[in-house]
Amino acid sequence: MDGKKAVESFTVMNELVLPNDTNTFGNLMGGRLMYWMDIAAGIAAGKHCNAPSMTASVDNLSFKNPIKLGNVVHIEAKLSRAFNTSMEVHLRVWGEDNLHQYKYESNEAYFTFVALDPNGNPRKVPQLIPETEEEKKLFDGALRRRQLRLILAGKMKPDDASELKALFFAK
Ligand SMILES: CCCCCCCCCCCCCCCC(=O)SCCNC(=O)CCNC(=O)[C@H](O)C(C)(C)COP(=O)(O)OP(=O)(O)OC[C@H]1O[C@@H](n2cnc3c(N)ncnc32)[C@H](O)[C@@H]1OP(=O)(O)O
Repeated sequence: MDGKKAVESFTVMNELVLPNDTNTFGNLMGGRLMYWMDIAAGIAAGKHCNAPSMTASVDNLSFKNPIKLGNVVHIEAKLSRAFNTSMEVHLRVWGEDNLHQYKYESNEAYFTFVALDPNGNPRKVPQLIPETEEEKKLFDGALRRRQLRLILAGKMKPDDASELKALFFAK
């Protein structure tokens, strides 16, 4: 299976924040944003593996700035690394005030997707080829993030997390 470039999964999604998307402060609800991020990440994963894929996990999400009613939500999603059957998708989110012409950072997150075969079982995905400096940095950090999330999910023993341990203990 040939590798695919990170840029091939690049996905941009724009949504307008309407009254039904907001809380009582007139800001976008966090849950609605996560829903849109999930879709953007799913599209990016689909572009990479050309197969249906499921959200396996979402890393910690923090909201830096609220996105206001009437503003545009701009989501960018791109694969940061592919493993065996799973893919890590990096997402960045901005709010855009088109009236006053400024853009503000809202949040950043990593979603993990697993590609499925027609029987619903995990299937192999192409490896990811990072090209830019930023893509290479995200690619390198992905192994650590994977080990941490698998430990937290009870799917890996801390003793086996060599990349993570290397962060804390000098060799
Ligand atoms: C045809 C073309 C289409 C084109 C494009 C279409 C675009 C279309 C856009 C759709 C946009 C909407 C996208 C929304 C998608 C949902 O919202 S899906 C709904 C929410 N998610 C779910 O319901 C998933 C429920 N969970 C499961 O089904 C299973 O646990 C999973 C995720 C398939 C994993 O299965 P499992 O039997 O536990 O698998 P296991 O063999 O242990 O591990 C398989 C892989 O999963 C990884 N994994 C397992 N658990 C975790 C975890 N907690 N954290 C991280 N990784 C994990 C493992 O590390 C392993 O990865 P690799 O080492 O192989 O790389």
